[in-house]
Amino acid sequence: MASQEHHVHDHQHAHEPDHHHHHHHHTHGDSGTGSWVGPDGRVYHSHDGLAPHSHEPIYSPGYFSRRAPPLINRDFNERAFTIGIGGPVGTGKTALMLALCKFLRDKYSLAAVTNDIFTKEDGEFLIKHGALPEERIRAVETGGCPHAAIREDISINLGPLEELSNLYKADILLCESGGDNLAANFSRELADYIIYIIDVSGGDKIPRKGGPGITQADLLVINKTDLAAAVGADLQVMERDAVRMRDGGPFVFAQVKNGVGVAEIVSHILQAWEVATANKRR
Ligand SMILES: Nc1nc2c(ncn2[C@@H]2O[C@H](COP(=O)(O)OP(=O)(O)OP(=O)(O)O)[C@@H](O)[C@H]2O)c(=O)[nH]1
Repeated sequence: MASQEHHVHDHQHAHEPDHHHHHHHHTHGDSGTGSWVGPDGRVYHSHDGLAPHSHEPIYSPGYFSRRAPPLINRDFNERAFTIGIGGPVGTGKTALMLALCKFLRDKYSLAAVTNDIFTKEDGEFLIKHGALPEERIRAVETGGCPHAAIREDISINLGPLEELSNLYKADILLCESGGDNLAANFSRELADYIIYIIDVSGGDKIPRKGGPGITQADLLVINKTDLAAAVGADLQVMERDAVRMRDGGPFVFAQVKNGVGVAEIVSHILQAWEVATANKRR
């Protein structure tokens, strides 16, 4: 696949032609200014020299088949295969982080970075529950805009991820976004595999509302199916809408807290990891 193809996708991100260099140091103030017109006609810019994006309105909920593909020139020695976990507030992102750590930590070298707006609560939760040795977990406070830390200003996450990756020769890194609205999604420069997690408690209408996370995450998780009856959410409606909004892209029903669906989520992750890294351990 030509790297040019990275430029054509219809949501906020586009990649500058010369942009796929290693971003070892994130202190550049040089490329953070200026803007350019992307192949889709939108005006793009970058705040930190990474993660080009547009603030022009998005008129479509987006298409799974046209989502940004994984970067082809990623050097996993510089930063291990990175899984981004995003979704609205309280849907089970941290619970999924914990479940994934427990599932993968004996076979793979893992490290985790959590984002909260004003606290380090999610990182502390993972430490308290022994998800990983404490030194492999970093909590980042993003301030008011959690989406910026996964989309426009990713250096706040790349720094700790690269450091942990190198310190522990990580095979897989987990990056949890702060809870945000349906328009938030990870930049490809940050996440090699994007999981978006919603839950049933907001009702069965959520999947059809779309938004980049729901339509363009590599995997959609619909969590807390144990609560469906209590809120009157029809799982068949959620399934139908999820499949339709994602043009058949994968989704998993889960009860992360009860371990339901976690093995299936892990198998999606490992499949992507194997394709990207050719099964190479560090
Ligand atoms: N009933 C039920 N509750 C769950 C499930 N998974 C997580 N929870 C609960 O949902 C609440 C929120 O879970 P978290 O993992 O903290 O959600 P989060 O998305 O990380 O939340 P923020 O980081 O605050 O956005 C907690 O009380 C969890 O115990 C599930 O499968 N079923």
